[in-house]
Amino acid sequence: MQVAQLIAAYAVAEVLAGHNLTVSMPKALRKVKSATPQQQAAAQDYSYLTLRFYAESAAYLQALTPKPVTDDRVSALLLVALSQLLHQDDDDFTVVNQAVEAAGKTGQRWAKSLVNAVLRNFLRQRAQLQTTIAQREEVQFNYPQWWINTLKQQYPQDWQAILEVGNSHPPMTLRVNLRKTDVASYLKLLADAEMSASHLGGTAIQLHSPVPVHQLPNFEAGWVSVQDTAAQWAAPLLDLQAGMRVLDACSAPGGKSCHILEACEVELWSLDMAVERQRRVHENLQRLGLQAHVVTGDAANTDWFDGQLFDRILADVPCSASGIVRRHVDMKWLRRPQDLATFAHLQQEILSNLWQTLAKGGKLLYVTCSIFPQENDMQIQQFLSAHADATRLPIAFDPAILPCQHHIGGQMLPTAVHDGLFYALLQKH
Ligand SMILES: C[S@@+](CC[C@H](N)C(=O)[O-])C[C@H]1O[C@@H](n2cnc3c(N)ncnc32)[C@H](O)[C@@H]1O
Repeated sequence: MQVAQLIAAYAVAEVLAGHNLTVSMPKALRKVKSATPQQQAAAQDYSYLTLRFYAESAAYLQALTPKPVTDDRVSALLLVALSQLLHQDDDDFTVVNQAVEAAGKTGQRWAKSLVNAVLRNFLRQRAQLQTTIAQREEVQFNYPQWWINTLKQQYPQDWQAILEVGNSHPPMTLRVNLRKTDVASYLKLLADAEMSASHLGGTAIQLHSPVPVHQLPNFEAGWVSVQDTAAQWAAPLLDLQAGMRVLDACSAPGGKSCHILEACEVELWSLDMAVERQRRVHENLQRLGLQAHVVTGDAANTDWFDGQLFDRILADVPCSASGIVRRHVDMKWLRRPQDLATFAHLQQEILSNLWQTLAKGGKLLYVTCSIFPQENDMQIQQFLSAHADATRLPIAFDPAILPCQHHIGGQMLPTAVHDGLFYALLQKH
């Protein structure tokens, strides 16, 4: 699997240089065109593993290399191999030998002997190094210290559980398209295909093991979509009625837009500023047999607005993604504490701008996939203090609709069953 290690090292090096894994992974795969699908899948797994446990392997690497490794890819290859040695059951010497072979392909002549020496030293000194390295909170939890401190302060009871969930593998949850089938029939299809699954409630089915979407029965025919349970709360919380004019601002790739249309006959405007991401909105609408006005525009201004007010607005604003870090393991290393203020500023701009396009009596559902209060409750407080015509309505996560395992007000905390999303419902009067 040295090919997989090499590809993962390319991707991890890019992330550590400040780029998203969603961009870095395809770029790394293009560099090694000969990789088989199995090697590509393993490369993906190794990159996730390395970034999930980055603080720990970086601490070992630092202890084992008194001078920093000068080549970013060789350094990343060492991180990949250390993560495997720390967190996988593969034979230690096989991992080391493969990493040494991979080092030979980095183009650095010195790399093979360095990788060999560092990894063999790790195997010899592991127990001794662990006693000092594992003391550090950053290493123990594998998050930046500022992230740990923020959660400790905000969630004195739950911070450890939140961090641990963020390092676990995310569940794969499906949303059944009730326009095409029903939950019982789809569960039967899954059972016939020998895919073990549980009905969580409402339209949500959780698979016991993730599968590629093309293997899901009738996926192309639009019978199901992949959507976490927490995200499936948006449509029911919007309190939709047939004939309403609804805006989904910040809509790409269209998960919530499609759910809204599956749930109710409304006139939907699906707005996003990212043209590339809007291709996915079109694909999803087409696959599910749904129709919307897909509009390219900035939710922080009204250039795109035709003057007809909306009855409902969903504002699923850009955010730190701190509530879905197990799905985007690179985010915890890419974000900086000061990013929260930048997001908060943009979120407030979007919220205030969209408010002008909401009809009297209409409702706006503010959503983030964050667990940081600066992007959530504090935003809503600030908005309410500046808008006398806004009332905050209580959010009820009714278990008869869908499960919500753990929430504090509108803040769903991440658990084994669902992601961590924030919901606030505002009404205009
Ligand atoms: C959290 S994602 C939306 C996910 C989507 N609602 C779904 O359920 O599939 C946030 C989206 O906001 C878009 N976005 C960011 N800033 C924006 C802005 N100023 N105006 C409109 N869209 C924006 C991004 O392109 C991104 O697609």
